[in-house]
Amino acid sequence: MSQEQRAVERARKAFCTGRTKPLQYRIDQLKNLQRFIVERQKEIADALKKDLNKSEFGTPLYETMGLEGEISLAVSKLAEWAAPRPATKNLLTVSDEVYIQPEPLGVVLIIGAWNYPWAVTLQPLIGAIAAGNAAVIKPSEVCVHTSKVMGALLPLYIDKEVYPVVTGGVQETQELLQHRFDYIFYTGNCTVGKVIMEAAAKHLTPVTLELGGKSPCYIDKNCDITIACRRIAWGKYTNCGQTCIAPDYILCDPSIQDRIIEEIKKSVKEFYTEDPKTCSDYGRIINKRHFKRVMTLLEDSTIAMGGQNDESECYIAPTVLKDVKPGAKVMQEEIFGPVLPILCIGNVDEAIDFINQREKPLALYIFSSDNKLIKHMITETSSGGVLANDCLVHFSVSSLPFGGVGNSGMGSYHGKFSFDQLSHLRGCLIKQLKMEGMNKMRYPPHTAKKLSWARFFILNQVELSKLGRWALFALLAVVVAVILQMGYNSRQPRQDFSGHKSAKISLLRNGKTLPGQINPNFC
Ligand SMILES: NC(=O)c1ccc[n+]([C@@H]2O[C@H](COP(=O)([O-])OP(=O)(O)OC[C@H]3O[C@@H](n4cnc5c(N)ncnc54)[C@H](O)[C@@H]3O)[C@@H](O)[C@H]2O)c1
Ligand SMILES: CCCCCCCCCC=O
Repeated sequence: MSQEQRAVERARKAFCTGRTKPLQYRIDQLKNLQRFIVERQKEIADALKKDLNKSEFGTPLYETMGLEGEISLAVSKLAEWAAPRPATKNLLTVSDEVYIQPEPLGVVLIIGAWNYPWAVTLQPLIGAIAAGNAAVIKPSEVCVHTSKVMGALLPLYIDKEVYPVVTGGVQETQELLQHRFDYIFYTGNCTVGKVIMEAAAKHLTPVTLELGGKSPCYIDKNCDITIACRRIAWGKYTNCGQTCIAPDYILCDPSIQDRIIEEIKKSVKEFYTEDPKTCSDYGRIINKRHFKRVMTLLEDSTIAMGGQNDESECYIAPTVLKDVKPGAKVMQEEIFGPVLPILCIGNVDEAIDFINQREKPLALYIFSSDNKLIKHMITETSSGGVLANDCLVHFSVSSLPFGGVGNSGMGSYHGKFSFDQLSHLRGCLIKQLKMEGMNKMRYPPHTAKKLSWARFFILNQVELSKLGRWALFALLAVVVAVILQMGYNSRQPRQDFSGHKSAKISLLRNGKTLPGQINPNFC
């Protein structure tokens, strides 16, 4: 039996014991994960230093601090998230129990990417644990050292039968994908995203695909260009540009292009010194294959800043390209490296057209002092997320769903969204075997008058919390009257209900208060 098959079977068996269901178990596992992150900070940072030259302070800031926050949130909110959620009733179900019960899905496969390997692998795991699932964890083989540490140390902290780690490469991932999972949560590129979805389709397994793409950055003339460029330089060159939501390219008026280049130069110097190669805060390209790929993207454009490189160290300096044409190599794929092309466009509407003619991005960045312009761009475009006057930080806001749309992915997570994404939200309705009179309107023989009653009782929604005491009392009186009348009517089938024509009550339909005039011309 392969390690993949063993892991899947163990996780399934453990899930079937039911031990992931109690909230206390989930909280204990989340706290163990928290302890892992705190106690193993050194091993985590050392591995990331070797994989991507991430710094001692950069690792907590970009990778583990967010995880700690998400775990604390899940621990403190779990009881609330997992509790039955009351649902709005219609008149027909007014006396029933109607609610949504989140329940675990089963065994989740989590496939991580290499660029923020802890953040993008453990963050879905937090959701999976909180929602009461088992999970098979597959870190990316591309971050060689991190993957080893994850495989060796994580099982010392969390239940290794319920949350096994499978290390290995493409072959191992493909072997895992042969098995049946209840959910697959994949982070990585669009091409492999399609492979994942195809494999999932064989078992009708639902998926979240956290993908990438080219995230545009529009700079309006009307903004503080110094501040904008500092924030953009940070968003672009952090992790050497290998960030799923890095601003991929700049769109701006030609009159501010040179200013932008100057300000980015200043910020790069401020962040990474004159010589970023020797700066501990400046990262490296993950491997030679990606180094060569990024270097090829420079070929047909003009370098305005940077361009220095060293293949032996996978080093590429922070680089800006100017007057880039839409047909240039750098504009044909997600850059995922420290190269920032600037494209000149006429105005905001041209920028909007440019964005809309391409695949929907994971992030859209807008820099402007004009709130109206920002709102206009938001209305006229689509992207996974949108951030005005800053970069990246929306990733750290747990109350915002994080995910793509169209080519940049499907599904979203973070905070409660992770819990919901990895739960089945089960609709529950519990009726009593009483009040049978109420049901006559839906039983054959069907008539126009019964239909009229059914329309009234089914289409009118009741939000009890919003109804005043008297309105509630009046509503119950109407319901009782209907039940009595129906009972009476079933004995005297041709009786007319026109006597109720004057009964009125304030009801809520589609959130609006409507005069729900009873006009029950049935029987
Ligand atoms: N949306 C997000 O949250 C997010 C976060 C990080 C990265 N990304 C995106 O991920 C991409 C970078 O990651 P990557 O794709 O290079 O990572 P990667 O090469 O590590 O691939 C990710 C996972 O897919 C598996 N895999 C690779 N090829 C496979 C195949 N042919 N069949 C089955 N499994 C396979 C790997 O084993 C790995 O575990 C970028 O596009 C980036 O934008 C997105
Ligand atoms: C403080 C800001 C944190 C930003 C972390 C970005 C992580 C992106 C993951 C995708 O690549």
